[in-house]
Amino acid sequence: MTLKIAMIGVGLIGGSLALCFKGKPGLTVMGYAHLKELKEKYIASGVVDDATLSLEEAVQDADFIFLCVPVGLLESYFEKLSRLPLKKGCIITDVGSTKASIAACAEHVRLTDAYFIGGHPMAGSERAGVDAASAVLFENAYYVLTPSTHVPEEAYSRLSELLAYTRAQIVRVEPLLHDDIVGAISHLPHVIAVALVNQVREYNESNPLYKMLAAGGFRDITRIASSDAIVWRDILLSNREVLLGLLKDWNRQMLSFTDMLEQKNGEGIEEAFRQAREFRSVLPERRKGMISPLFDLYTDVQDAPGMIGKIATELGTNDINLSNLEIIENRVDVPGIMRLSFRQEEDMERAKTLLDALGYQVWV
Ligand SMILES: NC(=O)C1=CN([C@@H]2O[C@H](COP(=O)(O)OP(=O)(O)OC[C@H]3O[C@@H](n4cnc5c(N)ncnc54)[C@H](O)[C@@H]3O)[C@@H](O)[C@H]2O)C=CC1
Ligand SMILES: O=C(O)C(=O)Cc1ccc(O)cc1
Repeated sequence: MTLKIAMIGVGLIGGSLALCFKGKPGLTVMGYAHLKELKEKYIASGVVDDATLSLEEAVQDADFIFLCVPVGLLESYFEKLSRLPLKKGCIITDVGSTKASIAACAEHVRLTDAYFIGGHPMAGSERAGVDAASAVLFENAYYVLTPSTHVPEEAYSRLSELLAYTRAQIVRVEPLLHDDIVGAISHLPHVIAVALVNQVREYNESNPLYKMLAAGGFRDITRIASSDAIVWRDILLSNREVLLGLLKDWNRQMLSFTDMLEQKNGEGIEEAFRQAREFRSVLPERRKGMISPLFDLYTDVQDAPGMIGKIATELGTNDINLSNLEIIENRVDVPGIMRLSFRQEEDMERAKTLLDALGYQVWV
């Protein structure tokens, strides 16, 4: 028996899920595209077995339907699905970064013969589109499911079993609690990153030295400011109430720094850094998830011609998959620090052993 999986929206997340399922025994993946050029792209990129421009055809006889579109489109697609003939027992799920609004929609739109279970794979990146899709995106990450009380355990188990192909860890959370927590650890940081980049962008208009000197650290904490504008417009508007509360608290934090600076309160500043460092040190380090999807390795490199090429070649020759390479500090005549980023922990460990053996000083 073959299980049909319909992916509505085949971008970063839909495409990555499709890659987890495609080619697995007994699974077939059908992509729905709203534009002709996307249909062709989905097929050509090989992430789906087939694609169609017809929503009805995409979901016909499907055992699982994944809604992988921006959050603002979820409700309209959910309503469209409720009016289409679906296979008895079909499971509809989504991957939206907010869960309360789609859960509320599922409460008032009646589904006949199908079940809705909200979902949120808590890993991703600042990239968008099917070209950024990866079969290993969710490995080791948490994958939140928010089933309502009407959903039978049997349906929840079927979806959990399918999601085992992502190698993510399933966790069950109430939709409202999900939005509170994810608002604080993901949505607020995205707002802060964008605001910070825009603040510096404005200063840079009168003096381009800002851009020139904005090296490692600034790039690090603002990576997520490059995230997709439409996807994030929808997430922020959907979690508006929670974010308004979080921004009030954030403003209080900023005021506290303003106050400490005005009062020249060195002790207060020290204490703020100490408390933050202590809490950060107990965050799960190696779990892939929001805001840290890569395994990083650091090495000292002399500022000499050919250094970067030499290291990259050694890794390539040894079949070690490098995701990103960056010089995060490089001054004339002073050793620089190179950061090598890997998607797989195993690649990072192998690179460490290799570079150690070649005499480089490497640390994690
Ligand atoms: N970007 C991330 O890291 C994460 C995103 N999410 C959620 O996943 C969902 C999808 O986001 P991404 O994959 O990042 O975005 P994306 O932009 O890579 O993919 C969105 C897909 O939806 C399609 N689409 C756009 N308008 C459409 C329409 N009217 N009808 C049908 N399809 C349409 C696009 O063509 C694209 O294939 C969002 O709800 C987002 O909140 C969840 C976890 C992580
Ligand atoms: O790129 C990052 O670090 C992210 O934070 C990715 C991300 C974006 C949206 C989500 O709902 C979950 C994860």
